[in-house]
Amino acid sequence: MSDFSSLGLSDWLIQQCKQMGINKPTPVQQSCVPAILEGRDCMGCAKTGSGKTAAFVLPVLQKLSEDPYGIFCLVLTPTRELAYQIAEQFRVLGKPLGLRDCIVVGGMDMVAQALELSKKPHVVVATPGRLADHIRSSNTFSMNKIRFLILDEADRLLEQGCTDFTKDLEVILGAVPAQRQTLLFSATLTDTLQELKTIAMNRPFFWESKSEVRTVEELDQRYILTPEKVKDAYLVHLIQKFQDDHEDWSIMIFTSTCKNCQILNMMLREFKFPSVALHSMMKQKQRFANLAKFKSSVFKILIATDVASRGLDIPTVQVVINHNTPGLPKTYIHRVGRTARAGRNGVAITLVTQYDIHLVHAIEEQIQTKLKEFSVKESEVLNILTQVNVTRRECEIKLESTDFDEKKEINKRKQLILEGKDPDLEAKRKAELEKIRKDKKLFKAKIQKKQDMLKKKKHQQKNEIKVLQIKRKKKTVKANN
Ligand SMILES: Nc1ncnc2c1ncn2[C@@H]1O[C@H](COP(=O)(O)OP(=O)(O)OP(=O)(O)O)[C@@H](O)[C@H]1O
Repeated sequence: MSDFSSLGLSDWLIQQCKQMGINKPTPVQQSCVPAILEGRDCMGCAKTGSGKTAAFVLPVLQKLSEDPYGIFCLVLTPTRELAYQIAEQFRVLGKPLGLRDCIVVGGMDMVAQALELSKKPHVVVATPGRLADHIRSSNTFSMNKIRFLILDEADRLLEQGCTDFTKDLEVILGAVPAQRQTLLFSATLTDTLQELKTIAMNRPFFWESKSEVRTVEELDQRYILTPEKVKDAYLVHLIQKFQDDHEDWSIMIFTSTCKNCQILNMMLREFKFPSVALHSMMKQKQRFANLAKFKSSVFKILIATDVASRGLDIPTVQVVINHNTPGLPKTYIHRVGRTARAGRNGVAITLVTQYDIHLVHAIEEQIQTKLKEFSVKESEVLNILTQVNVTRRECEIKLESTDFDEKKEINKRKQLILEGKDPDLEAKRKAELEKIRKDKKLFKAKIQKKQDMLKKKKHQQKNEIKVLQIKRKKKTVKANN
């Protein structure tokens, strides 16, 4: 492996890397840094924890040092926590430059952000929704001179998932110059490659790590087959076991909904585990506070939704537990990638019910690895089953007495209003669409039934003709005899 100087980086940057314990470039850095320094667009697809952030931060800082001005670089990323993490890397590596950055994310004071933006920071790190809001509502800053546009977790930014960024991206792409370098990074770029190619057009350099296996070697990937009702008991048992055996390990637990995240956190607290939650229905300040508590190992357990599945770099995380089997292989890849980062070891355990087995097969096919069973003493799990399920029920009742569901409804309405839609009209439209969908389904079923009947009739007729033909044949044979 070559060193950083052979990649064309300046001494001051190499010194900064050394201070961070970064001595030799990782493969993604080795391949992408020279291409970016050459002025090419770049798409980098490398495994989780392989140093993709520095692969774009380093060349941008080098170019910024040659021609410093603001706003020089815009980084877009799907989550607020990730925006802070990326800005921190820019700040640490860019310290000798006196780098000024500005973080533009939802849930934080918009006026303060507008003021910072007007001061022409060198680097803006943003989530698309809030930045698009600023572009729509303010003329105190301009991005028409940016040299670099970076999409971190690029496939997530472009996919149309539950949070759809496409409208905001359109606004942002309209505000940045066509003459720029575009850099796209993720551990799972291949699915959205075509769309990405339309954004990066300047002799794009595409780099993908060669290995077939899409997760890192250092990761021990396991599953536990469990009935739905016993899942929580397995979870409590696993946490207890890891806490007893490895006091200093941190554990990340992923679950599918905000409500379940909240309930699981309440439940683990009842069992006196040091846990905190992270999901999108929490106030942003609380989200940051909880993440900070987890990062500093004051609380060793973080229960999160997929808002934390991408990009977060927390070296102490030794275990990832999937409380639900992810519906998409790429969600699995990002979730389990929160451990075994930068060459460290880690364990990922997925709780699988009998209804999720097809999902596990899809995951195994994508990652080209078979998950191994994690052996557990079932009797120990069954011993705590009743206590765990009763505690869960108590927590559910407690949560129901708060306005959690109501808040969810309000949040949904707020989001629609922000998108310029009327929540009542939207509900009506949804109901109508649902009705059309149902009618369509009924119609299809009716047609299918008719077709089946016709097929049956045809088949019967064919059989009858055959019988007649045989009878006739027999008759003629008889008559001939
Ligand atoms: N050349 C290097 N040598 C050693 N450590 C490195 C090197 N480059 C980066 N790191 C460290 O590796 C860790 C993971 O890097 P980073 O967060 O950039 O991973 P990533 O590839 O973006 O992962 P993800 O796909 O999960 O976002 C960080 O703590 C970072 O400081």
